[in-house]
Amino acid sequence: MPDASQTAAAESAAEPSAPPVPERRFSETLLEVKNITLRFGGVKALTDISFDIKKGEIRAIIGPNGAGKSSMLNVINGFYTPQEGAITYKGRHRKAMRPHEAASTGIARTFQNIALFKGMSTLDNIMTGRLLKMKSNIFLQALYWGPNQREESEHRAFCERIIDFLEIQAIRKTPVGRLPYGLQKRVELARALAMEPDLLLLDEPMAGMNVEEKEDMCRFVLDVNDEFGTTIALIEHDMGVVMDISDRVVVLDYGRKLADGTPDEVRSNQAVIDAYLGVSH
Ligand SMILES: Nc1ncnc2c1ncn2[C@@H]1O[C@H](COP(=O)(O)OP(=O)(O)OP(=O)(O)O)[C@@H](O)[C@H]1O
Repeated sequence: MPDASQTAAAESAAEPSAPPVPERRFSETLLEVKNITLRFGGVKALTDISFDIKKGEIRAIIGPNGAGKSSMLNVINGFYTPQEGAITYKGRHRKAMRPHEAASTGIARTFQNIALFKGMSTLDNIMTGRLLKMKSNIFLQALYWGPNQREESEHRAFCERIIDFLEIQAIRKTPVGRLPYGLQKRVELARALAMEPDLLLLDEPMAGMNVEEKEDMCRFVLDVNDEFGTTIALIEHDMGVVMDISDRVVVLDYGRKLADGTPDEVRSNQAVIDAYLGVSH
């Protein structure tokens, strides 16, 4: 008579194996950073970092605390100007981005520590994401008349679509300061989407969330990428999430690039394993 392990082995051999998930392929480069070095006085936050982000992909930036991940996002959206290196975005080569230029050319970002107007409603916070798209100036808008009224209605309708998409209808009038953390993160994502970005930078979108909230956020990130075709670069500490949703992963450690590749390549990279297990350099 076969023992239990033989039975289990026979059963698993008989089970049809799940079809492999086809690897998504991307060819067009949306953004490339080349030899970026960023210093704060004597502290080198980034040293000679190069990588690219392809149009349509979900790209993760990971690394231990202080590795330089947020600094990298800040270089990409122009908050920090690197001392060395260059950025090519949408085929245009530049020494550094400027925040306004980054925003007006389609780069939106969320922050590690939520940066919303806490006293304002969800809808009004999301509307602030439309400001760059508004043609009439803020004084004319105050009149809420004629063309201004029409423009405001169109922007409002766009925001309502995002509210539906992210399933936050029930809190559209709630001041965001009263919302639980997970929902505030979702409102921040909504505001970034209101900018209709081509490149969305997410700084720890799932930090501080419970399992259910994380699952929701993963689903929304994948849906945004899928339905709007938005390219996404995200920093995330939850390795399960990173490996599940990213097409490619770049790993930073002490401001240097340690590895770059598919989740499988990165997962099996010895230098990455050492960095995460704290092997001394
Ligand atoms: N504005 C700043 N002034 C001085 N030093 C800074 C500044 N911003 C970042 N640094 C330093 O640069 C290094 C990289 O920091 P950064 O916040 O980019 O890392 P991180 O990988 O995002 O870390 P964490 O996962 O903890 O958020 C750290 O040594 C940090 O102290």
